[in-house]
Amino acid sequence: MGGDDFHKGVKAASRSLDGSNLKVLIVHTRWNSEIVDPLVFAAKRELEKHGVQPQNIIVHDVPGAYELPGAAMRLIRQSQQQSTNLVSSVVEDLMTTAGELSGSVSGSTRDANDKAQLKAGPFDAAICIGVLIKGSTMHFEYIADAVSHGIMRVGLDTGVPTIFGVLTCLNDDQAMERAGIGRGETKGHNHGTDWGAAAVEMALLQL
Ligand SMILES: Nc1c(NC[C@H](O)[C@H](O)[C@H](O)CO)[nH]c(=O)[nH]c1=O
Ligand SMILES: CC(=O)[C@@H](O)COP(=O)(O)O
Repeated sequence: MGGDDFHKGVKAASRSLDGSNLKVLIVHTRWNSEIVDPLVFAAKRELEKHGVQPQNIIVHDVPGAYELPGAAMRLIRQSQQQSTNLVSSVVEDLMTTAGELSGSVSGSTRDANDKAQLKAGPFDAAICIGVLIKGSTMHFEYIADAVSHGIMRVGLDTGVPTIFGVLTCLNDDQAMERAGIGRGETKGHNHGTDWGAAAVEMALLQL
């Protein structure tokens, strides 16, 4: 593949991907939004195609690609901490209920059970979406390098699969074709679909 040929998308996973129990974070930029927005739309559509419930797709936006790793890390960590806090409060309620039940029947059992069913739970996967387009200085190279390493770190440090959904393009046409809105005869391939499928596949990866 050379020149302005563009990648037509990744081969589908060999196994079925049931995302019905997943909770997925999407963090996207407002920079180049006319290209980012179709990418976000396609990623969400692909997540839902694989069964992820719309209410379990949480979307946040940030100014630019450089903010993506920090925002993803912060939101993932918050979800993990909230989950820990909620579980401990449910356990505390259940312990209290057990104590009350040893002497008398209490309504807090139902409340505790309800809370258990309402456990928020951490994100199962995250997708960072942005578009970097080369300008006339080295700014592009520095951001692209920092962002790619930063997003890799989010996944490795949190244990939550974090999909690299940042287009790093030399011009507008390259970016538009990779968002499926190319100006030529063919509109290109929207990479957002690849990222949505990758998020479900990696969230379900287990022995
Ligand atoms: N030139 C692009 C940027 N630049 C902005 C940075 O990402 C960042 O928001 C700023 O340096 C403040 O920290 N961002 C993009 O997403 N795409 C670009 O093409
Ligand atoms: C990716 C960028 O930051 C780039 O668009 C900035 O353009 P320039 O290098 O001309 O300042």
